[in-house]
Amino acid sequence: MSKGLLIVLSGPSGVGKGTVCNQLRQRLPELVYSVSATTRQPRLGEENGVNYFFKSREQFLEMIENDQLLEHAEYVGNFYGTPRDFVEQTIESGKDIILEIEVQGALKVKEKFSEGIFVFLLPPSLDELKGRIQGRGTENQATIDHRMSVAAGEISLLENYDYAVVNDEIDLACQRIQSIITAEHCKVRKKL
Ligand SMILES: Nc1ncnc2c1ncn2[C@@H]1O[C@H](COP(=O)(O)OP(=O)(O)OP(=O)(O)O)[C@@H](O)[C@H]1O
Ligand SMILES: Nc1nc2c(ncn2[C@@H]2O[C@H](COP(=O)(O)O)[C@@H](O)[C@H]2O)c(=O)[nH]1
Repeated sequence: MSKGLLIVLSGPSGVGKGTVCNQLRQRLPELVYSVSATTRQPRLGEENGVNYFFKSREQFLEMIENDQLLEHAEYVGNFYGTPRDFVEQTIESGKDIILEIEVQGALKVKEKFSEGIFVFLLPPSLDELKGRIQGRGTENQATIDHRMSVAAGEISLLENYDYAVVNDEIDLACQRIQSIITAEHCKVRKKL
């Protein structure tokens, strides 16, 4: 049996990774979603084990210590990380898995899984990006400013990715990513 694909969807905060990922999962019900661990406080409506595994800083450090994370990064004052076993078991079982993670973490995954498919989601403009984070209404102004202050640096790392997808319109962005997944399944020569 062939292994599943490891798809990494990355990009600056507010670009629409979560929105696009949710729609992709509706279009591709067999696509497995990697639930991350984080030390961030849950937002209204977020559920432990569904949106994230919410951890204390001590618990998160213990996960690092026990080598339970495939990657982790500190992003704007909180830790975020990808549980390793779930990702590895999913791929081995032949299923595709998608990781929705920020840029530092994506580059760490690339070091370990160079055969992964690395997709960078781009905003139509930085003004639109700011409008989207503000419009979501989940962060205070200081956090929005902090997230925006790292966005340009994150976008400058685009060249490390396999694909760039502009999220101008949710349906179109999903179609593009679906096409990428289809093409990767049809590939004759896989990445080494
Ligand atoms: N193509 C789009 N056009 C307009 N608004 C969009 C589009 N995609 C997403 N949005 C909106 O932008 C906001 C941010 O989207 P989302 O939360 O999915 O971003 P994210 O990249 O997952 O953010 P974070 O990295 O902070 O978790 C949401 O309010 C969402 O509804
Ligand atoms: N490196 C990792 N980044 C992750 C992971 N899970 C989510 N994220 C990214 O963090 C930021 C902030 O997320 P938010 O939910 O607080 O808005 C965003 O870019 C996420 O994609 C992870 O496991 N590792």
